[in-house]
Amino acid sequence: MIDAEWWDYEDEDELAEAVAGDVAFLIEQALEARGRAFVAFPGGNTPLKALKLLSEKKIEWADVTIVPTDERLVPPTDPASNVGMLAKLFLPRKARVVPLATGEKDPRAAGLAADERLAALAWPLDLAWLGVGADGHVASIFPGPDYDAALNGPKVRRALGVRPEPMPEDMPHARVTLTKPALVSARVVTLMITGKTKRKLVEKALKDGASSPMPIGRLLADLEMDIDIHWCA
Ligand SMILES: O=C1O[C@H](COP(=O)(O)O)[C@@H](O)[C@H](O)[C@H]1O
Repeated sequence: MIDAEWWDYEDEDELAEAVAGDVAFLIEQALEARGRAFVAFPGGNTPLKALKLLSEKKIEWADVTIVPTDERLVPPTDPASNVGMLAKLFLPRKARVVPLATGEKDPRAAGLAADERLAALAWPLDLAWLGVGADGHVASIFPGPDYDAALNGPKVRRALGVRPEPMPEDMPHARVTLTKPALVSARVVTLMITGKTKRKLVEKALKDGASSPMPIGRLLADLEMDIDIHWCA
């Protein structure tokens, strides 16, 4: 079993600063080792402050490729678009931001197109920075008809179109997600969550391991290295 190290912070500001600092350090390390960095950043609300702080760091952003961990099938101008948010922060810094969807309405087609785009990049990821949904989803790996393919598909399948079932009421969108094999093969995987409920959920997922009914549990059970979990109440 992997070791999960919990990092507890006083408040969201402290959490955001710490995560931005850690991620900047990992990017610098990759740049030093390989001359480029390839990272996946989460969407949703939790990482927003940290992403903003990170975008203000003095880094050779032109050598950094960023992909969202997952995308909702909405236009990039929609507030629900993960790549829209990343593009706003990191394109002005000259980073390369690779979308997982480019206007497709059908998740299957979007997933296949994303997979083709991603095949041209230098895998593995240097970092998979992940969030967790209140229902236990990670990236956009949800229970539903695509669940098994997202968890257990072939390693070469890095992106997949997904129709969550049941559809989350607050974000009722089909999606594209990086698959579990693509995420767990990252050189570093890190988790950022807030709130006592999500902490309990992740603790339970870690305890249940491969038999976890939650996507986050299934992903954590497959990690081959220890993980830092950044949290504040
Ligand atoms: O839908 C999504 O949700 C998760 C969790 O978001 P949060 O705002 O509750 O932290 C996120 O990690 C994922 O990237 C996003 O698309």
